[in-house]
Amino acid sequence: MLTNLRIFAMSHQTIPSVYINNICCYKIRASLKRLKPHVPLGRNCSSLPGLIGNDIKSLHSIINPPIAKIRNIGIMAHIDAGKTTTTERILYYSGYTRSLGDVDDGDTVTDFMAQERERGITIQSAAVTFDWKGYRVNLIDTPGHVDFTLEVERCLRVLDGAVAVFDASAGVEAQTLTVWRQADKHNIPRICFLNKMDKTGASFKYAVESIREKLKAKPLLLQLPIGEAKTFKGVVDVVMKEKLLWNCNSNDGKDFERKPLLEMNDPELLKETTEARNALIEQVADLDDEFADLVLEEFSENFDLLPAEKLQTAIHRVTLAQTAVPVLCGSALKNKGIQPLLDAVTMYLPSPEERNYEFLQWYKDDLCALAFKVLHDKQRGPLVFMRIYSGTIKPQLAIHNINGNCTERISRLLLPFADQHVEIPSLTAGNIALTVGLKHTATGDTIVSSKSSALAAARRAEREGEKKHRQNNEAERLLLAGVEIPEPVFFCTIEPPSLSKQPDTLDRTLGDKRHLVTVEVEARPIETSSVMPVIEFEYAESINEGLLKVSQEAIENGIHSACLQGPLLGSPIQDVAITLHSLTIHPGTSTTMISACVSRCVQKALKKADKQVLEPLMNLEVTVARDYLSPVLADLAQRRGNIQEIQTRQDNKVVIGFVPLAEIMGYSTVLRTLTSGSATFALELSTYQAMNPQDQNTLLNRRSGLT
Ligand SMILES: Nc1nc2c(ncn2[C@@H]2O[C@H](COP(=O)(O)OP(=O)(O)OP(=O)(O)O)[C@@H](O)[C@H]2O)c(=O)[nH]1
Repeated sequence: MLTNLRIFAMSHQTIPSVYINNICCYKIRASLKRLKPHVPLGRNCSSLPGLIGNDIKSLHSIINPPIAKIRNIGIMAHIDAGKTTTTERILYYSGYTRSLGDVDDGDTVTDFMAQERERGITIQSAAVTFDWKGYRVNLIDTPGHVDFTLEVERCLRVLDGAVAVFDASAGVEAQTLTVWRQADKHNIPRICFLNKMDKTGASFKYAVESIREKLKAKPLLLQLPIGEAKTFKGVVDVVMKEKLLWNCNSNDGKDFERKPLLEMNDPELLKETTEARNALIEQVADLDDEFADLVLEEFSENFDLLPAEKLQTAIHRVTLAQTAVPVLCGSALKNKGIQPLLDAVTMYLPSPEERNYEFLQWYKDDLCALAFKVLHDKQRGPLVFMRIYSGTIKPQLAIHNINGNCTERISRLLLPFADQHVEIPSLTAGNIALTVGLKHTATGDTIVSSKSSALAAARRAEREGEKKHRQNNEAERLLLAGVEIPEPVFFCTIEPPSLSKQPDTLDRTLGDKRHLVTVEVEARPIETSSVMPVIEFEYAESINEGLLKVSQEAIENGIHSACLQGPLLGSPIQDVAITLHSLTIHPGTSTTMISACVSRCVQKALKKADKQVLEPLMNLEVTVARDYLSPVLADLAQRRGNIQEIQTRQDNKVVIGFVPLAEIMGYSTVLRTLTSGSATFALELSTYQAMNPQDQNTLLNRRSGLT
């Protein structure tokens, strides 16, 4: 657990009190004094990253490190592969936690939600910022459970690189395939970490082979294990030809020795490593022309003379181009192999400026950021995690939200450290910020400095003939950095198939004021092809225009609120036209009363109408090995599935069709069992379809407790 110590800087008035890690508190205090920050640090600040250890840097470089030194990474994996344990070790070795958290005891930093502790799985991802050997690493812990795929997608979008963690005894598992494909979709460079090398059944060779076979990726073996399962004690650094052994007497794995492999001490291991290094050089040369030229010109006679840095630089380029993936190994639980993994993150994964984000060229130096997560804090209200792509964010800054088409103000700016936050005066491109004060910003929203800045960027793009921004809708023409979020589907909708009319009157006296409204409304079904709820308003010609003008907003608010919660299952209504046939309002009646009267009247009309439950129908795509196609099809037939097409993709079959959402609950587990974990699937909302009367009755009876 993180232990904090509260210090009162009595002699220095600009820093009233600071919460800091007790790791080197006096050094922090002294350095802050000397640096005189432009903006006084707030009361409940945590320690400033970068001040931990012996480095004393300028405040600017601590808060805003050079962009080339930033790594925005995520850890992705199959459930239980060890993401959380690996993250905890990373935080510990980077100096951010003082003791090792244990997922099995439920006390880890990144799994901070109570629910996660109870269930032992990572649902909400937490962004964590720390420094490693002069690099700023923003680590976003992505969840791995298949039912929370959207969470994974949101996070992946803001990553510049990722570490894929594997259970070395299981190799590539079903969920690894899903997250790997998602990373492919977002073009995210990756490195692989074969975890659990200490576990019975762990096999480096098998896991590497499964990466090659199942992920169709080219593994670059940068390490070899020393021992396996019970005998696992360290790794060989193939690039450097060194062995890294973890001291058995050191419980936390902080101490390990790095020694060159020598003929007299390790002849076998040296031979194996030399072969692996030569193979690695050939492999990289095949993928990178610049490196190939170097090898051919200068080192073709003796690969041993090739400097490690040249090979490392070429591996970085190949990783960035995603033509191959570096592979490392270790055991997070037994504290082995994590420090070299961190070295590899900084060495091989790209900095933000190396990533080619298309929309950035249009924003230039203007602010463009993506809100990728919103947390709710009881005291501070919504906390919005943002990835800054360009420009600078400061506290008190007014920002424009393109998706919400609204402008609001950031009150405070924080650097995220799980549930600890460091208050800071500004943050620049490439960083992950945590903002306080934004009430209307949601996940996936694109944040810019102003509406005119967004329009200017869109115009620049249009001038350059960006075809995808030539749509009619202005909001869509603006350049979004955002995540595409599918429509929510976990609710039912109802529509009234028959017309129904309802008069009603509301007559109340509040204090000495009489509020009297009489309305007559009609509800009738309309045909639409929209997935989104459509509600139309109509007004009879006989309605007094002046009266309508002053009360129209209140009337439509009333209709909306009635349609939000319909009489069946409390679900929203869609595809309905509400006509107002008559309206009388007593002078002095408040707009709230008008809304309330209309709402009640519409509710009654809907109650009288015949109703039909619409259920979400999903587009389904299942990718499955040929051998397992039949059981998958048989199972889908039982789920009211409607197969449209079966395609062939490499060795796999891809089944494309529709299935009602209600039939697909728990499908991931069933599919895994049916196909021995070889299949993956993707779901998205297609449309809503009317349930047949029998299914509708069963559903309604079940909900009302009758069956
Ligand atoms: N033997 C062994 N067990 C490990 C290792 N790393 C993690 N584990 C165990 O594997 C289990 C899952 O570890 P987590 O770190 O929670 O895995 P996760 O990938 O974060 O899991 P989710 O949060 O559920 O997605 C726990 O019981 C860990 O103690 C390792 O290196 N070796």
